[in-house]
Amino acid sequence: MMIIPSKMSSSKRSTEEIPTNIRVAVRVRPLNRAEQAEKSVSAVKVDRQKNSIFTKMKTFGPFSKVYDTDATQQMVYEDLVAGQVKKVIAGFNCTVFAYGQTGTGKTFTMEGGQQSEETKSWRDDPTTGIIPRAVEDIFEQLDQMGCEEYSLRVSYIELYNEELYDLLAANSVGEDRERLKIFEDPTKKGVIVSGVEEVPVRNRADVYKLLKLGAEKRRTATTLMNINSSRSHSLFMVSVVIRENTATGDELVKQGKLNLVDLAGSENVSRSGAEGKRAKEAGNINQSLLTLGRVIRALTTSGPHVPYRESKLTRLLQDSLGGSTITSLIATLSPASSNIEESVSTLEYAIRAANIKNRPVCNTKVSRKAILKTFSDEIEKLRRDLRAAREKTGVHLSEESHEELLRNTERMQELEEQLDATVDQLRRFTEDLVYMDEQYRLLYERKERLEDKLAQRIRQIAEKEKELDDKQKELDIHKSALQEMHSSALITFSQLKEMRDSADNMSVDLALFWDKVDQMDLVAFRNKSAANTVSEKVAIALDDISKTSQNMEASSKPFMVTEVAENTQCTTSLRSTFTSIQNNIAAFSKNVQHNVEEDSRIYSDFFGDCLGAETQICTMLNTNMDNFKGLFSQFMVDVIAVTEDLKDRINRVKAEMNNLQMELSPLLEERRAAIELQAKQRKETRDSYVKAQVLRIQQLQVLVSQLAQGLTSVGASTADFDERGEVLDAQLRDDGAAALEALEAVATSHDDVVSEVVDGVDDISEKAAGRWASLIKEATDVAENVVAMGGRTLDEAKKTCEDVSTMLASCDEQVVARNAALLDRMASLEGIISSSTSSISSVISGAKNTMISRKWEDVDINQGVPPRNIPAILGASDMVGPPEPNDLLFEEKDQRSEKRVSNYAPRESLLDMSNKLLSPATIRTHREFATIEEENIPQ
Ligand SMILES: Nc1ncnc2c1ncn2[C@@H]1O[C@H](COP(=O)(O)OP(=O)(O)OP(=O)(O)O)[C@@H](O)[C@H]1O
Repeated sequence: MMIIPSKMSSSKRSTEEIPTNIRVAVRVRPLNRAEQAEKSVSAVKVDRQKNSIFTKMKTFGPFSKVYDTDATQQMVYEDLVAGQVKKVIAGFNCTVFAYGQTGTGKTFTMEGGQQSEETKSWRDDPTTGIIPRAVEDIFEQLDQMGCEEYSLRVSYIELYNEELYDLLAANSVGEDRERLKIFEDPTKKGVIVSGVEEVPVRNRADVYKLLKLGAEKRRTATTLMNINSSRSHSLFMVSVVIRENTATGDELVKQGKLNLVDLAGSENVSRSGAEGKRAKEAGNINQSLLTLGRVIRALTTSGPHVPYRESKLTRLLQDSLGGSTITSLIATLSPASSNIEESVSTLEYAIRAANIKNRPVCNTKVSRKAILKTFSDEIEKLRRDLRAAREKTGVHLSEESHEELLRNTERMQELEEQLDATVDQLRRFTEDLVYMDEQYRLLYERKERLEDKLAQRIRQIAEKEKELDDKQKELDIHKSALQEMHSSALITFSQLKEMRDSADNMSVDLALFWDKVDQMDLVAFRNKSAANTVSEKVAIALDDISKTSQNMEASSKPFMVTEVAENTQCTTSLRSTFTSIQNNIAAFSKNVQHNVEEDSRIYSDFFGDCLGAETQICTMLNTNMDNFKGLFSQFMVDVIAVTEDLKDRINRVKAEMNNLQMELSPLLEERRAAIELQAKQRKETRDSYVKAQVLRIQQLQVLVSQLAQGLTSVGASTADFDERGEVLDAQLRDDGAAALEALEAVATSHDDVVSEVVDGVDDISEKAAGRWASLIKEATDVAENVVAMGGRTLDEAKKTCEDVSTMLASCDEQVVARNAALLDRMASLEGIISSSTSSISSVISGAKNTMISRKWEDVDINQGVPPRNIPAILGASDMVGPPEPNDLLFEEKDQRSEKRVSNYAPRESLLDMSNKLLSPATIRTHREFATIEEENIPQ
């Protein structure tokens, strides 16, 4: 049974009803072969700008849309039907019907071209018509909305020779096929087509199968005008029931319907060549189209009566024309001049239809409870009416029904049919609910599976995160250790630098020291030369003295005594000079000794410093040896760079994991939230619904059994009913199996998707693990390199240390050797000086002795020197003690001062020279010598 519009939807409607003109479009097909052959020319012109059609007789328009011969099926669909599909899903009833002369493209527009066997989908075929596109679009829209609980049913009927046939019924072929009955809905809200199949469709393929089946059955006959001329009107109806779960846990059901009507061609019987049966067909076709025209005229001229009931076509389209449906009409035209009359007639028809106003109403969402109650009330009322009709008692009949039954005996039959239809509708509704419950169950199971997988995935991600965190911590520890090592290396470097600086300073000091040693050598050498020179000069002087003495002896004998005195004085002077020389030499030796000691001390200090520095360097180097591992700045830079790189890579891996999680989480979260919400709502309401449903079904069973009892009494009806029940049961079983199969396919595809996702995630995890392993390996390699580098550096440092030690040791040796050489030289210098001194002393004492002996001779022989002066002279000559100061010598001097002056002059110059040579001013320390200029050194 089919109710147009639906009882369910019409029972509760939105009150917002805005009058809207039905949309009318005109499509002109290309000239066909026959028209081309008869050289027919195009007699209509499409004005797209003005949406009008121009003919020689008149211009028609504007229409909602006009399509020229080059318009594609896609364009027509997008402009006229796509919007209506959205409205259907929103809960409106929509109708699209094609009207036009036979052979002008109504079926082409509605169903499409002849699909070849190879064409798998309408998507591949540009000639696909409105019906397959609309069905595909409905499925797509529902998918896009994420709608999981819905039910689609399709029915396909044809109106042939004013009789209605079900194109999807099993026995819908042949002359004896069942004729469908049409009657008014008792609620006065539409017409009911009793006994029509509303086949549940679960996927696109189901719809294509049904469409093909129905199209094949559709009666066609060859006429002269159109090889595949449709001799019937067809109505393809898709009903969409969507279940929504509200936040309060209520289940709301909304329903929308799409009626796609392909009218039979209007034709001129005489021109089409139809005869006999064909002529009758043409008459009936034209009759229903004429009524359609009258209905349209009445609707547009606000006539008092709209003759819907005069044809089954207008009864079927009642709600679509002037009712609450959103309606579009496509008027198809032939461009041929030979068809201009029919084209003008179609355009007039279309222009009138464009003035029809509908009041589209959205079917409100109704709760399951409310629908069941409506059915229950309806069935109860029908049962009551039927019982009253049968018993003809009128006791329990409502006054209205009783009167009606009395007036028309057919009314009883109608009531039975209505009851059948209502029970049928209830059955379908229950089936839909069961189907949607099953969808829900599958959904719930899928949600459970997804939740498990999600939890598992979240656990894995958490583990991975923990691993990453641990690795990060390890890295941080390594990093801080490396940083510490780096800073201690820097400190060590600065210490080393300081040590190197102090070593540099020491080597400068050492160089200075060696310079001074060299200078000392030079001074010693010069001292020695000076001493030699002095010795030579003393020798020369003594020689001179000797010569002078001899001369004196020879020339000055008479003055011997005086001479002896003079000589004694001279000897005394020489003695004091000698003493002074001795003192000076002693002072010089002391100075030299002091300087040597000082130098030794300086050297030993320096050596101590060197040793200290060496020890310090060694200690510091040893102390810092361990810290040396990998503590060079380049190494640190490398390590930090590697660490940063590792960090980056880890972050990238982390980011990948996060992305993965982010990709998965919202999807799963969204899915889980939606399912959880549904589950919660369902859990709360499910039990009560199940109870209510069980109760209702029990009630219905009771009702049905009561009805069955009642119908048994009707006799033949019961058998018929049972038979139909069996057929229905079989169909239901088949449908159930098909639905189960489809659901299993859906479940499998879902599982495939899930396993794909899981595989993807596993793949990513595997890649991440691989990448992580390679990173670890890289890090290990770098660490090993670093350690090896540290080892090498350590060895180098050790070697440097050893070199420094060796160098210092050799320095030490050199210093010791030089010191020894210096001491030797000093000793030899001392020896030379002392031997010079002693030779000078001996020369002087020899000279003195000579002079004394001569004096004695003088005294004894010539003058007779008083004996008291002899010990003094002896004492002086032997250096036993100093002579008496106020002795004879003064007297002698006073007495002979004039003469002596001229005689003693050479002795004066000798003494003066000796004094000069041996004065302390000329005997200096090596240090002082270091500053003496070459010219100041005495020659
Ligand atoms: N727009 C078009 N482009 C190309 N070919 C078209 C077009 N419209 C119709 N035809 C072709 O014209 C022929 C008749 O079309 P169709 O059967 O759809 O006409 P019809 O109006 O349904 O006729 P009838 O009322 O007799 O059933 C078909 O071969 C169809 O392929």
